[in-house]
Amino acid sequence: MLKVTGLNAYYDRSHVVQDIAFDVAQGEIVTLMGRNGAGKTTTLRTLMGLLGKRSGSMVFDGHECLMQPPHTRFHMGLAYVPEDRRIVPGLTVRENLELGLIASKDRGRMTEMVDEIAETFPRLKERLHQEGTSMSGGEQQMLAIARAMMARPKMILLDEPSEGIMPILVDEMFELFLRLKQRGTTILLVEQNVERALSISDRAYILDQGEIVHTGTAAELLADQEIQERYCAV
Ligand SMILES: Nc1ncnc2c1ncn2[C@@H]1O[C@H](COP(=O)(O)OP(=O)(O)OP(=O)(O)O)[C@@H](O)[C@H]1O
Repeated sequence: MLKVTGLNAYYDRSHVVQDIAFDVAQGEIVTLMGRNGAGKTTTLRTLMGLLGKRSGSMVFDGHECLMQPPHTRFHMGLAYVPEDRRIVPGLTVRENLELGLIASKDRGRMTEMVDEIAETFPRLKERLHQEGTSMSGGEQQMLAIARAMMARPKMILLDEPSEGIMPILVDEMFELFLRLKQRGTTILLVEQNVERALSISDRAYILDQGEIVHTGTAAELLADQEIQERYCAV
């Protein structure tokens, strides 16, 4: 589904992502781990086309797209949920959801998709007419994920979805990721909550100072306390 090779990304002269390679197969959940500042967010932003200075190769669903703009990647089936959620103030949950489909060729199916998403996210179904930003942080995170799912992406990039969220909602969220996987959605997950992330992942990569320093199956990495302590904020 996604094959990245020789990927570099820069902020001005700062070389933040350094020649990394990784892949994610269709239907997998893969976690990108690493300490604060390791380059995880920068990698996700580069994959979505949000960083100007980049080089290397990124083949998504059979097409090279590293130099394509973000909207082309969106139409190819790639979605991104940034850490800061970006729920639009003044709009209801339903209206925020609709934004997820407005730029899509499928926007004629708006009502159908809102209904489908509401079934998948029962917590939002009860709150469709409430203002999005009036919900709790965890509920807003759910809304951000739901909005990204409106266009039925093939692959979703999730940046720290559990950050600052109460444990009960984190449980719900991780169960949701498994349901999305069962439906065939491919997930690349950045998470500080390493154990939780590995518990639902197939594989993981560890980033350190912009380089991939380790990779393995989720089970291998879960069992490797030394690696977790050395490279991750646990
Ligand atoms: N807009 C920016 N301009 C310049 N440097 C940046 C910018 N954003 C991030 N950086 C730097 O790039 C490096 C990687 O940051 P990045 O946010 O990708 O790390 P991260 O692994 O996602 O960490 P965190 O868990 O703290 O979000 C850091 O040294 C950071 O200071």
